[in-house]
Amino acid sequence: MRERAVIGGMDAPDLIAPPLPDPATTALFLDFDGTLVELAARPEAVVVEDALLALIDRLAAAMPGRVAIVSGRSVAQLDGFLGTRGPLLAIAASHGAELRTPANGHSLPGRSPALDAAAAEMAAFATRNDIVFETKSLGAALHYRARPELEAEASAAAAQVAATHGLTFQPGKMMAEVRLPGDKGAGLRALFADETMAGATPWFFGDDVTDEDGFAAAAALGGAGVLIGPARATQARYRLGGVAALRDWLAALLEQAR
Ligand SMILES: O=P(O)(O)OC[C@H]1O[C@H](O[C@H]2O[C@H](CO)[C@@H](O)[C@H](O)[C@H]2O)[C@H](O)[C@@H](O)[C@@H]1O
Repeated sequence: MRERAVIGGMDAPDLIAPPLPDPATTALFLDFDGTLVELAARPEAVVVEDALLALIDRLAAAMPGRVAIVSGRSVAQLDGFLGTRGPLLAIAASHGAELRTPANGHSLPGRSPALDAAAAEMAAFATRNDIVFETKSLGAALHYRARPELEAEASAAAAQVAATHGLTFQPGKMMAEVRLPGDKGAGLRALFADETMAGATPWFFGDDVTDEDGFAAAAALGGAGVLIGPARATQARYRLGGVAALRDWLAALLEQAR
């Protein structure tokens, strides 16, 4: 029986844990922060344990060409965390605006003067308010995790900067970002078009609001979304309680592949 949870102020049925699909016909689209790795106090402080890297390696070997990372991080940032295995994986980065696959190489749109101007304004806001500023290939973010009372102000500032420079405003967990257009659903669809994905069923795993487009895209292609973390209103079909639960589920999937 499904449990019930209060989601967005309304009592709603909670989602069940995902069944284990057949790894031979499954494609995995994995968000990074809050999904593969636990959130940390600062963007650069996430811990990527050797056990996680080994798990990714085993998945990539068991499901060749059908393991993808779909992240708000840039490809450069993900490479920093994933090391030499990064270029071996399909990646949709920068919320879907940046793609890289082993077969097709790296598609990185140019960094516009508008983004540079926006980033400078975001950096100035961060300095004035003593919060963390993060610059990325195709975006810039204000992190107010250490000063949560600034959520409304930082979000309004980022939304204003985005509107001024014709960029996209992206809210996140304790973060407000401006970035180039794109979304994780488009990122999934682009990666799923690769011939290595032919005949597979896409599963998208994510924790944040930016992952909702990925859940919807996976479902539209005959697959499913899996929300990682506490219950909330979502387009995902299934839910796992957190990073550890996802890693356990992926390990069980690997057992199926043996
Ligand atoms: O799409 P994702 O892979 O989940 O990336 C989303 C954003 O993740 C990072 O910010 C989040 O994680 C930080 C480290 O744990 C945390 O400090 C922050 O509060 C979170 O919002 C990353 O810094 C962003 O660039 C990504 O867009």
